[in-house]
This record gives sequence, C-alpha cells and structure tokens, in this order.
Amino acid sequence: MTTIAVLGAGKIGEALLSGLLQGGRSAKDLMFTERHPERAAELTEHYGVAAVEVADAAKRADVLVVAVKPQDIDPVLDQLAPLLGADSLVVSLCAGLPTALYERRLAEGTPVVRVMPNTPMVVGEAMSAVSPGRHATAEHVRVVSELLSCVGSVVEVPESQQDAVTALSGSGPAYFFFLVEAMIDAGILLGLPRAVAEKLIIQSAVGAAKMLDRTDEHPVILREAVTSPAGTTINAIRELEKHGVRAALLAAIEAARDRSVELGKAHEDH
Ligand SMILES: NC(=O)C1=CN([C@@H]2O[C@H](COP(=O)(O)OP(=O)(O)OC[C@H]3O[C@@H](n4cnc5c(N)ncnc54)[C@H](O)[C@@H]3O)[C@@H](O)[C@H]2O)C=CC1
Ligand SMILES: O=C(O)[C@@H]1CCC=N1
Repeated sequence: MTTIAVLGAGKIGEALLSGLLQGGRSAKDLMFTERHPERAAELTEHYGVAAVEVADAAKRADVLVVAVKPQDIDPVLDQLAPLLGADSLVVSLCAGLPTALYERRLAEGTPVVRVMPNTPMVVGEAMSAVSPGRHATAEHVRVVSELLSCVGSVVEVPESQQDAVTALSGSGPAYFFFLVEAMIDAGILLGLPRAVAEKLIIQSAVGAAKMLDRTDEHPVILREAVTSPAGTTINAIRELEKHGVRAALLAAIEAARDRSVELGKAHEDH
C-alpha cells in the first residue's frame, strides 16, 4: 500500500487525511508534518495518524503531499532539497506554485505533480485537477489520480490551466457557501426563523447539486424548469441580472485566477 505523508496539516491537509481514512486507507499508511505541535497532537488524537519530522516523512513515504500555504513554501523546499530525488514523488496542492519551482529547488529529476483539490474532500466529494511536471510520468499521474479518486473526482489538465482551475473549483466551494449565506439572510429579511431559513436553503442547495449531478441536464434547462411564465422566479432572475450577478461572478473568478498567477510569480526569482 502506498505510504502518504502530508506536509502541513491545516484545512486542506486535514481534509486529505480525513478523506483518505474515510476512503479506506489505514492510519498506519499515513503521516503528516505540522509546525504547530498543539495542532499536530490534536490531529493525531482525532485520526490516529502519526506526526513526523520532514526527514522521516521523506524516508518513509512514497508520496509527499505539500499542503502549506504558498507563502510558506521556501523553508519546506529547503528542507526537502537534500532528502529527495528521482525515486520520490512530490504532490503540490499549493495555489499558484508551478511545478518548475519545485524542479528548480529539488534534486534534478524529482517528479512533481501539481494538484488543485477543494475542501469537499472531507465528504469524499473533492474536485481535483492534476498536472504532471517535467519529470512526472504517466505512472506518477496514475498513482496520484488513484489516491485522489478515494476522495472525489479527478481530471487531468495541462499545467497552463491550473490558475483557472484554482479560481473555478479550488475556490469554488467558497462561492457556493457565500451564496447560501446570502440566501439565508434573505430568509431572515422575509421574517423566517433562522433555523427554518437554513434548512430551506441548504436542502435546496443539496437538491439542486444532486439534480445537476444526476439528471445530466444543462443548468439552463434546470433553471428554466423552475421559472414559470409570469411566476415568482422570473421576478427574482430579473433582479439578479439587474444587479449584475453574472458579471460579478465573471469578474470575481477572473480576480481569483489573477491572484493564483501572482502567487506563482512571487517565487519566480527563487
Ligand atoms: N483551503 C482550501 O480550500 C484549499 C487550499 N489549497 C492549498 O492548500 C494549501 C494549504 O491551504 P490551507 O490548508 O487552507 O492552509 P492552512 O493555513 O490551513 O494550512 C497550512 C498548514 O501548514 C502548516 N505549516 C506551514 N509551514 C509548515 C512547515 N514548514 N512544516 C510543517 N507544517 C507547516 C501550518 O501550520 C498549517 O497548519 C495552500 O497552498 C492552498 O493554496 C488548495 C485547494 C483548496
Ligand atoms: O484561497 C486560496 O488561496 C486557496 C486556494 C484555493 C482555495 N483556497
């Protein structure tokens, strides 16, 4: 069984560990590093997964998954550089960071696969996009895709598309949560008790997501089926269009893409 080390057990690192355990991986095949000892102890207690030093992770793990913030990557690369080589497999979950950065800073030939996952990983519903770096083979991509398929769906994209993917599905859950939050507020505005508004909106979100997933219908068709002539929905749609919600989403996702590019550029000289 593949041994996996997660380097940096924050939100996405924990989501991965938890998703892999739920997907049937044994805790003994997993390990993590974490710079905050209290956080490490909490995770070990909760999941039964060992916290280790980087050197230990590099020695014991077949796959090293980097899950620190892009701004914290430098010390991690410095630590890994003398420890890894062509036999290792590095997986980067970091927004914006190109595989070329790892290839520059790690030993020649170290295979790197860039992945953009998302937090629904905790419930086995991640969307992950994988892109091989220069030294990663089809077999490396297969290993990483298989690992990620335990925690959701996986697609392969050219690395040139990863900044767009980051803006779309990496950040995507946040947009849906934002929408749900705003719709619950609308329920409050209309005088509903908060608990009722939450139940109505969350179940509507779950139902809509399942319809998108299971009916194979285009979202426009599904939306039209709710929108009766001279009914209530079209009045709401008119307001959404008037307030530029579609344009706001285009601009928002473009801004997220730009930030991903910027995070990568910040490391261009290192
Ligand atoms: N949160 C999300 O929805 C997603 C995050 N990502 C990417 O995942 C990475 C992690 O993001 P989050 O989990 O949100 O951040 P986070 O801040 O929750 O987690 C990062 C963790 O790494 C630890 N850490 C930092 N430097 C370390 C070091 N040298 N050694 C050991 N541990 C170290 C921190 O203590 C922290 O627990 C980022 O690069 C982000 O771009 C990717 C997709 C989705
Ligand atoms: O906001 C971020 O930078 C990370 C990457 C994608 C989702 N969360």
